[in-house]
Amino acid sequence: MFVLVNLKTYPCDPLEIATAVRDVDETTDARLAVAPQAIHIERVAETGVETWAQHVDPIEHGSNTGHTLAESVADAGAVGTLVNHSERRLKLADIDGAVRAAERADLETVVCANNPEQIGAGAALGPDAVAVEPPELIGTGTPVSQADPGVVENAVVAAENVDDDVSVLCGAGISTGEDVTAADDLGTEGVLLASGVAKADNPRAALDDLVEPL
Ligand SMILES: O=C(CO)COP(=O)(O)O
Repeated sequence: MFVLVNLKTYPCDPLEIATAVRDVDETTDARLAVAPQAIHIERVAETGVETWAQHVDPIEHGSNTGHTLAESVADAGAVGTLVNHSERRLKLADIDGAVRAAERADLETVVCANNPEQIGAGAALGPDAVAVEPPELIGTGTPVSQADPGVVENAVVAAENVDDDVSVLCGAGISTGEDVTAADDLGTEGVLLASGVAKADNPRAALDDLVEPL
């Protein structure tokens, strides 16, 4: 299972969490990675943890102001990027452009979507993975795998129907090893989570718990 920890703009210490993710990764067969804010990517990547961006823009080098360029994110040490997170939504053409920009920079891609219908559309753009995250469950601590298992199962089917090379992750409310196991049982290849680690009093203990059954 892939466990991707999105730090959003939570007031956490990105280096403390990066170090914990790196250390826990060494204790498990699961693959762990962290997605800090763009400004923290370089320092986080220097810890040796697998580092992702939270977003890249559908642009190239040139006359763009205030954008995040895929090549710069890769130069800073990221190996992948989220695209179209529910808190950073893009138009369809821009999701396509961001996936193409990430490919150009050799970044792995996870296209996020709210529901199975959008998962099918996201998978059609040829990312490495898609992630289904019902927005109403994000940050609630109620795991999507428990509150709405059907949405996860339908997302797996929707992606398979379009392109079975595209992996499916799920997210929203995931915070325990039990939630990760439930996501695995529903046919996903990983989880995308944030508050369960970024807001934890002890992020290392939260990460240990997440991978404990894997
Ligand atoms: O948006 C998410 C991960 O990208 C999910 O957030 P929570 O894990 O805080 O529900």
